Amino acid sequence: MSASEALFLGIALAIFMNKPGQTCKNGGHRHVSRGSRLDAPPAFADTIRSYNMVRPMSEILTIVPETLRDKARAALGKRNLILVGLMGAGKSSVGRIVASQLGIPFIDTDNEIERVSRMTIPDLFAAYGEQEFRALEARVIKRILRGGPRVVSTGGGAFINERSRRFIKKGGLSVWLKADLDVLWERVNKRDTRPLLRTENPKQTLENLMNQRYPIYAEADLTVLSRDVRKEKMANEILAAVAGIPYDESDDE
Ligand SMILES: Nc1ncnc2c1ncn2[C@@H]1O[C@H](COP(=O)(O)OP(=O)(O)O)[C@@H](O)[C@H]1O
Ligand SMILES: O=C(O)C1=C[C@@H](OP(=O)(O)O)[C@@H](O)[C@H](O)C1
Ligand SMILES: [Mg+2]
Repeated sequence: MSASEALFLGIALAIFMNKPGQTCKNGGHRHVSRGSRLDAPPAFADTIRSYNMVRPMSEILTIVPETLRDKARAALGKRNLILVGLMGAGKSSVGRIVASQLGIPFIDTDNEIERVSRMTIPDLFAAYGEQEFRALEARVIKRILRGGPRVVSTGGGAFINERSRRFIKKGGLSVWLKADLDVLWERVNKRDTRPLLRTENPKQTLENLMNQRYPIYAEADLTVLSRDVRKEKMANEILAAVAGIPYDESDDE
């Protein structure tokens, strides 16, 4: 446990347990009394005491959060965090990690579309075509974004659709996971689950989609470069972007 986490835990214990002899109310301020019997080394208890004695509650709360995830969580508030970007950018896999870091639910819109339609994405495209898929996608996105906070990973075309884009812009903080063609291609060419890439020259198709879509993805609130680094590292980069702080590699440990 880091010193800051220990401090937060100590403050939380002192405030919420409110055991006799540990904390008492004082004109809206809480402080640890002289006779404190906190089960902690003296230096640690003293630290808590000095924070609580002189600072009002509002200031105590600004000491926390300290960690990257806490800062990102605080910056996000009740908003949803919505990942957008081209196929293979890592929206689904990294989004799941980001949600678990933040301790909030994760939803992938493609999974949700498959769940409600009881069809796979390729089957939906084959049976109804892209236009119908986009209409269903927009409805699902609208519904998902009503609640929050959640991490929502969208399918690559969602932010390109005007209606879905409107819902996303209104429904939370959008992050574009931006990657170059070779990174995307390496990731998507192994699987045949993306109907839009079932063409004669799928790499060229992907490049065409990049050219069409990148100016629109650029409308997202934040941009994070998706590279071939561990997914946990990508997740931390997203958290740092949300928190509005420079990415610090030591957070990956
Ligand atoms: N940072 C990464 N490093 C290596 N592989 C990755 C990374 N991010 C995603 N992948 C892999 O790339 C593929 C596509 O990722 P996925 O999360 O499905 O992207 P998207 O939802 O944006 O299409 C998956 O096989 C995934 O495991
Ligand atoms: O780019 C697109 O239009 C699509 C991307 C896919 O999602 P991923 O971006 O998660 O692969 C999926 O929604 C569908 O195949 C269409
Ligand atoms: Mg996906």
